[in-house]
Amino acid sequence: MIEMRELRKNFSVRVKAGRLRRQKREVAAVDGVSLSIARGEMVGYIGPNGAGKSTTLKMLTGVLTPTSGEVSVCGLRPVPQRTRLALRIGVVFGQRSQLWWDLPLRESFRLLRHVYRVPATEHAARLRRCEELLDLRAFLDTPVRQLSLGQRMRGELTAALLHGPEVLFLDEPTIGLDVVSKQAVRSFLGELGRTGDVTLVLTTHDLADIERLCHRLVVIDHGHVVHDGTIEQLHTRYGSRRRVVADLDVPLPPGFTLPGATLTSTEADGHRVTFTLESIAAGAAVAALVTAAQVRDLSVVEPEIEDVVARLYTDVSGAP
Ligand SMILES: Nc1ncnc2c1ncn2[C@@H]1O[C@H](COP(=O)(O)OP(=O)(O)OP(=O)(O)O)[C@@H](O)[C@H]1O
Repeated sequence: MIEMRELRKNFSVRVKAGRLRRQKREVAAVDGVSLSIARGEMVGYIGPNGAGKSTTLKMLTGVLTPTSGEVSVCGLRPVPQRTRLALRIGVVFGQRSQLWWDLPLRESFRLLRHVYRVPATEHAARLRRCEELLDLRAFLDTPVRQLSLGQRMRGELTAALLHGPEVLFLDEPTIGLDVVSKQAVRSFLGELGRTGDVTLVLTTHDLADIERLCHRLVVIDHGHVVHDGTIEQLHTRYGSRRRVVADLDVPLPPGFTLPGATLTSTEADGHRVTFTLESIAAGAAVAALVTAAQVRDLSVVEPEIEDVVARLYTDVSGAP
């Protein structure tokens, strides 16, 4: 559905060279990205600020011409076949709007039907579904400029979907939204993904979006892909460990060891201990602890994706 081969985008920037002089320099915003995304996949495309995410999305949607490499979306070349591509993709870019600011939301949707020449029945059915899943009814007659950010984002998502696109590109769809709107947007996208009809590529700085929605995670840094796989593979690659936290009636005897795990913290005078699991499964560690000690309460703590991604960014950027 989406193919990128050695895709590059260079920008020419002026940098200071001496007190007054400025020199032209080429910056590789996207530096040889090759990816294949199949129909129905939900892909999180993440990376630190300036990594090249938006530039990639702009090349995929025909906004920017690549410096070199190949790109195709729905079998079309995005820049030369931009008009045809527009009928097959939906785009939500946080800063730009598809809606008419002075018109009620409902009117924007009506106009979009004409722009995309969508048959009335198809349009009505899609709008009904979005109204329901995104809870739009309360503000359909409100002019767009009066909508809250969360309401507008729900409107933008609807606008992007009314022509029945095969691929949806979302750039930071939950940025700045309150918790309720975030949940609404996430569960809507999750529902969309479950049907498998739409291929979704999402950039975000909110890793909860990725955890909730995307099976595949592509991490880009300095224009290069530095990870392409599942979140679990990222955890494995970066050695994220599960932990077992136990509250004890009586502290562990001195010198106690749990083979395959390391005691990484002791609190409350030894009444709370945390073991980080290395080569032992959580079930086996729990069983061993319960047998050896008087355990009052016990929990297995999953590694945080935030931690792993932060470590990944630090690794590839060479930052401290
Ligand atoms: N029009 C432009 N002219 C010059 N440089 C640009 C232009 N657009 C982007 N860049 C540079 O290209 C690099 C990649 O930018 P891009 O916007 O793709 O990053 P990003 O991963 O989307 O970042 P963010 O998370 O901050 O949105 C950055 O170094 C940026 O400064």
